[in-house]
Amino acid sequence: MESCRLSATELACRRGDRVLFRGLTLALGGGEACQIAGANGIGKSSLMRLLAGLGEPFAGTIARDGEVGLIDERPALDPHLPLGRALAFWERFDGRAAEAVGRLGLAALAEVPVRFLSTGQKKRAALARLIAQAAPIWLLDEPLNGLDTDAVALVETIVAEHCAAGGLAVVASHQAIALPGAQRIALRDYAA
Ligand SMILES: Nc1ncnc2c1ncn2[C@@H]1O[C@H](COP(=O)(O)OP(=O)(O)OP(=O)(O)O)[C@@H](O)[C@H]1O
Repeated sequence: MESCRLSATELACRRGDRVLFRGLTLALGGGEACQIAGANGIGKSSLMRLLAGLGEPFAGTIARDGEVGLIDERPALDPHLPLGRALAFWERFDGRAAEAVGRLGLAALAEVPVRFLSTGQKKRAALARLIAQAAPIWLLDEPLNGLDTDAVALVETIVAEHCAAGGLAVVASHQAIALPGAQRIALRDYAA
């Protein structure tokens, strides 16, 4: 995997007229992971969007070296297409098929329109595409939402494999997630 790096320095985030957090600094290189923890509404998704480059920080800087793969609550899969074709759409960009479909328990769902998939199945489908994307920087916003116990363990394994292969991962979750050796940032410590 190509080398990667992600850092944020003295980051502050404003949504509307509220500053959600300030003074947040983090630095991750290949092989490293970080969990962003915090209650509903504290700003985890807002932070992930900043790290992904989808918004401008109110203050501070972000440095990114490597392609970003983002998972959030909206899977980037056409809701009207059968799952197999929705995943195939990305093949031409990713240069590879979503081979993790079987591992993620999606093999029997190829003909089912994405909009009919359950919450957990949609999350699994987003993970299948993320793996095929092969981006070194993973930004996972609440990746465990809707997943059963086995799938939670699978996500933990997949993130560990990604880091072992030289990738890095930032995981925002209000749920416990086992990421051995990961940094942990409690967002309330940076509340403005
Ligand atoms: N576009 C916006 N304009 C104004 N306020 C916003 C906007 N988007 C989000 N917010 C507010 O920013 C705060 C943080 O939202 P965010 O989605 O980042 O929280 P979160 O920690 O991810 O929450 P959850 O755990 O519920 O997903 C919330 O109070 C939300 O209402």
